Amino acid sequence: MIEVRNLSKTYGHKHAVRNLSFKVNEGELFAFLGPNGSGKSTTIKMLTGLTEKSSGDIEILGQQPGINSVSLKRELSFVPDTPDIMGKLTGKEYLDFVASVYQMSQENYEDKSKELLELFDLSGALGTLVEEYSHGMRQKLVITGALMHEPKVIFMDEPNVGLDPKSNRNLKSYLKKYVDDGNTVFLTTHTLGLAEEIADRILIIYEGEEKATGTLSELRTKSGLVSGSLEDVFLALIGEEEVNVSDSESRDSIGG
Ligand SMILES: Nc1ncnc2c1ncn2[C@@H]1O[C@H](COP(=O)(O)OP(=O)(O)OP(=O)(O)O)[C@@H](O)[C@H]1O
Repeated sequence: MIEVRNLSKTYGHKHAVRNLSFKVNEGELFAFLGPNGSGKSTTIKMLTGLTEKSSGDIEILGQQPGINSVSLKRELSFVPDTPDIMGKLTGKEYLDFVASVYQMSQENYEDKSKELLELFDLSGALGTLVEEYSHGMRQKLVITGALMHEPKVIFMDEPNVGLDPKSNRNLKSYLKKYVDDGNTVFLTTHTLGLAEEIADRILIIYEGEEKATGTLSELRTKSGLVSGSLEDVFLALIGEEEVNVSDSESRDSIGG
């Protein structure tokens, strides 16, 4: 579904992404994890054709993403890390717009949007201007818009940020079923519990370079940990040491 070979991106002298190679299979939920500034959003933007790559190859469904790849874009969706949508539209107008871009039939649009709006408790807010939505409501509207045309591949950049517990749970169940039906999800998140719960495979990127890729159990082996959560494995792989809060507090309290 997704194949990336030696992908790199530089901004001036800054190497945001360096020589990244990986494959994501059909029916797989792939979590792309890394600390702040490690290159996750840059990678997603290159995969979705929103940012030019500096070098390397990308194939999605056998095609190269880019400004003119309309047939490919029909099969994809992207949930960006901030739900910046036109505030002067109502929720309904926004979804009407997205449905028209994807040329959805009226019947399909009504069925799918109803299902998703109910899933996210958003049906009652459809007539409200988006500028009056909370952050979480905007996020859910963007996710609804991204899922309703049933793309084969969906890219999600921190989709769970701002979601309440029920919406979060419903999103997880939806995505699990979505990949079970043969679709593919490429997801970034800092919520390692989410990735641990739903990801089939995980890639950890650090300072623009791949640190490790595999199932949680394969990553445990690579990190040298016999057991442990994804958080333990992640921190071990990127070589971060835990900050002992009580130690630093006691240093502060004695002025150290
Ligand atoms: N438009 C840009 N111009 C210059 N540098 C950029 C630009 N976008 C990103 N960068 C740099 O590229 C690096 C990777 O940024 P990116 O946004 O991909 O990180 P990220 O892993 O998504 O971070 P976060 O977890 O904080 O969202 C960072 O050092 C960032 O400062």
